[in-house]
Amino acid sequence: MSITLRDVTLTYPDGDSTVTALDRVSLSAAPGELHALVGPSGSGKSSLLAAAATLIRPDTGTVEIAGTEATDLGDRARTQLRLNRIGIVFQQPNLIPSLTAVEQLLVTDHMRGRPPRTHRAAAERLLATVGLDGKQHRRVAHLSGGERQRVNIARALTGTPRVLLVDEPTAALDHDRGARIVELIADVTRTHDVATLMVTHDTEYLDTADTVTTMRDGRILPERGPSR
Ligand SMILES: Nc1ncnc2c1ncn2[C@@H]1O[C@H](COP(=O)(O)OP(=O)(O)OP(=O)(O)O)[C@@H](O)[C@H]1O
Repeated sequence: MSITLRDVTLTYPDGDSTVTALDRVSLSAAPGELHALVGPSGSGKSSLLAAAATLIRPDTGTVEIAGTEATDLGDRARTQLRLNRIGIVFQQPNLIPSLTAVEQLLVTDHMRGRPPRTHRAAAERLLATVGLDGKQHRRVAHLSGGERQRVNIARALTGTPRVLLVDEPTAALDHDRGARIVELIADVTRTHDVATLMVTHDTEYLDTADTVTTMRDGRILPERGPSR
């Protein structure tokens, strides 16, 4: 497994008391597996993604990323693990409109401490694989919403991660574009052999997922197993 959460419990302070966002949650995803997480608002999906991203340390339980126990690590080592092993597709891509698609990827590389020039060709190839062939040098301001989401996905794949975490990828898209983006996520999951956890409220796209897990009140209700 590339990502495994075991018995993860996470609480937030809530006035004088606490709210339990995750209640002994266990789940995993293998390389090449698209694991979709669904559930009503407030069921804990975002909290689970944040714990999986090692952005929040759970109160109890463990998060293992590509064989490394993240919960044991100090802040610096956890940040390195995140940068080297995890790609995150945020709901709000926060792309820089004046940069071209390829420059967005190079900036990400640069922030990871890699010399950008050596990665230009790789970034161009990566953008081609997410359906942006011929548009690598367009500024983000001139790309459509669906194309921007493709840049967002390509950017998450730049560090050759083992785990891809995707938050509501279809939120700002119409049905057809949303369906194509989910198909793309399924496709890159297989071609890049990453373990993908995808939070979505769009239950109509779930046929593309290998595993679907439903959350309610911070707990996981297994819905159905691998579909292929
Ligand atoms: N920073 C926070 N402080 C206090 N409580 C929080 C915080 N973040 C989330 N919660 C609470 O934790 C629970 C789980 O919230 P979470 O955002 O993880 O659910 P969700 O399924 O992602 O919801 P949504 O689909 O609305 O984003 C909810 O009861 C929520 O109110």
